[in-house]
Amino acid sequence: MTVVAVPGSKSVTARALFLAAAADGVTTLRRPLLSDDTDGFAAGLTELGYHVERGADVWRVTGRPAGPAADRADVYCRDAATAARFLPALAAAGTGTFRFDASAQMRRRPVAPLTEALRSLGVDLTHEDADGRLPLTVVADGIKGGAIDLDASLSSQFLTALLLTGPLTAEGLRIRVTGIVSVPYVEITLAMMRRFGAEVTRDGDTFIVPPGGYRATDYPIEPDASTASYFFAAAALSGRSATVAGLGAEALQGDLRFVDVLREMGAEVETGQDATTVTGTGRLRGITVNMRDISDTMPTLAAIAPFADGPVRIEDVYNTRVKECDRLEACAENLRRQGIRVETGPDWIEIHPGVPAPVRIACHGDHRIAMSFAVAGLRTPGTTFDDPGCVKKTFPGFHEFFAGVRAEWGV
Ligand SMILES: O=C(O)C1=C[C@@H](OP(=O)(O)O)[C@@H](O)[C@H](O)C1
Ligand SMILES: C=C(OP(=O)(O)O)C(=O)O
Repeated sequence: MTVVAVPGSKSVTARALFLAAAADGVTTLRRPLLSDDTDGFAAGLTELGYHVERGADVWRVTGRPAGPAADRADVYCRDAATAARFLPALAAAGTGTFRFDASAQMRRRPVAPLTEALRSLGVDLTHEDADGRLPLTVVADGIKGGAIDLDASLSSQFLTALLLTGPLTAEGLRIRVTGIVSVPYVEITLAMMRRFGAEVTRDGDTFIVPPGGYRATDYPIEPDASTASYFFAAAALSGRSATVAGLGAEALQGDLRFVDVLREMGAEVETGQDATTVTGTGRLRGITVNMRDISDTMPTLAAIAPFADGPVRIEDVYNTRVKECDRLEACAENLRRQGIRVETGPDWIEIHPGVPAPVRIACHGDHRIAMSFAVAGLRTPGTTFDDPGCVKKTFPGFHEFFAGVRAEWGV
């Protein structure tokens, strides 16, 4: 049994940084993720005038319930949608002029449902781009609050941004949501808001967020469940065993449900109170699976799918087309170049069994494409990558770390 020390959760770290910045008092974050996304998020807060003290394993954030200390800032959100979507909402609840820009890919990704919701709350927000994307500028003067409608069919992050901001408004928010994707991420948001002293209630499809701000706390960050999927998949693929400590029955992240997919395919899964173990059995069955709730793990499954004994069909993952790249097409393209038969539709992909040929994987700058095909590379020696360094978004050092796990397994 190999215990894999997976780095901290990107989603939990980003939310914890937001909540700590907005809280009254000094928050201690334990074992935050050190990666480009979370570094960018913390740097964005610093740019806005928050005090973020970063040690190796512990970060301390001095909260500012009234909002950013800076009255003017230019924040570069890099490739991180968490920063690009959460930080403008945080800034809007303060006072000042704040501009947000991001990488070329993040500039292409949607933000309009969120920015339209902020505008309907009276926030002065302008896009430099005609299509309602980044860059954007917020001329902030607090948010009174009120009722809004939100289409969250392209990203749950629009809802998370508004939920997190709700307690910072004068009168609170009532958010009526349609078409939501990635629901477990909203559950993470609600659970973490509770830990910082804010209780959201629900009335059908409406989220009711009371005013009243947040309280600082001491917050341990759990390992990243999407990252864990690579080690679980690798164990299933190679007949080895991977235990991820710190991700058990109490875990916040929905992506841990990826182990249910592996179990259905034939792997053995053991979920303890504070750890999860996947053991490969030498068998991988083909399946049809809806991954709407856990779509960051779609590339993990797609990359190992050719090794199943029947077709693997992944459904309801339209929004993977608007991530770090069009993930449905990027997976299909790489699998086809490996000689695998693949079909795609608007929101699905079907992968047939086969023996992938070693090719140079086109990463499209997407960490998940790189890490997923690295896992599949266990069974396809000679696999290389056009941009191995793109893993830095959530796991700098992934390739070396994975090589260490392989060495321990002897595969
Ligand atoms: O809120 C979050 O932390 C995230 C939500 C998900 O995005 P969508 O809601 O856009 O699917 C997920 O893909 C992303 O990696 C992180
Ligand atoms: C989609 C992802 O990130 P982002 O937070 O930029 O949406 C991801 O990490 O797979």
